[in-house]
Amino acid sequence: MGRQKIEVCNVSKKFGDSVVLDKVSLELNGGKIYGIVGYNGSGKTVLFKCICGFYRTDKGAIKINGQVMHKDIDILKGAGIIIEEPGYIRNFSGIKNLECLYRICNKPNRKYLKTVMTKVGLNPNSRKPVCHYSLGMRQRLAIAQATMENQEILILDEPMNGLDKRSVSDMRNFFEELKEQGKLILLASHNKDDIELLCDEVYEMDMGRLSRLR
Ligand SMILES: Nc1ncnc2c1ncn2[C@@H]1O[C@H](COP(=O)(O)OP(=O)(O)OP(=O)(O)O)[C@@H](O)[C@H]1O
Repeated sequence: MGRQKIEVCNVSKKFGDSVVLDKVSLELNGGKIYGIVGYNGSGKTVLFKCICGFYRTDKGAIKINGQVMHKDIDILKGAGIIIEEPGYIRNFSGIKNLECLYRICNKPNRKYLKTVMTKVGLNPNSRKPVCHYSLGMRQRLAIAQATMENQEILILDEPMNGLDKRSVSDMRNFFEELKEQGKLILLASHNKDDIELLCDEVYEMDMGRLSRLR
């Protein structure tokens, strides 16, 4: 499969009278990690939802490998996505939840799921139900879920949420490994330090306007 490309071309979006995205442009390519920082409510999640095809833009276009969103395609396919906290079946273990989700599209490969769980630092043999997971464990499971189908595009809104310093550093290594495989990774974070080391390009969203920090 060729390198993935996402183009956000002069995109604007309003909710009522409030401008949430203001002429945002961005080009993303496979084999790189992109970070977006910004205050609460600055528009990061709305941009991610537009890229995924969950929201329509008012102006401008989003192209996925040259295909225009809501014209040539309806939704971003082939992507692992974390936007807001995923819902899990609370009394099932972590691996059982992944198996159920995986089964929607695929035949679960337990061995591969175990590898992914181990990569994110969860014990795949643990029978602990998800309702007893800590915030950080749930976040690790969300990262496992986003990556378990080996998707070429990863859209991760606050993937480091609730993770302690050591876990953040483990996840950095994991994301770097995925980048080396040529995957396109887009992250949002409130924490500049979290993504400073990891990202090839860093952008800031401020009241719907996107500017490049480096
Ligand atoms: N469905 C919606 N209807 C109306 N307003 C919305 C909707 N979704 C988001 N907004 C508004 O758009 C603005 C940007 O929200 P967004 O969730 O993108 O912020 P964010 O940068 O991701 O914030 P955070 O860092 O808190 O996650 C906010 O003012 C929010 O209230």
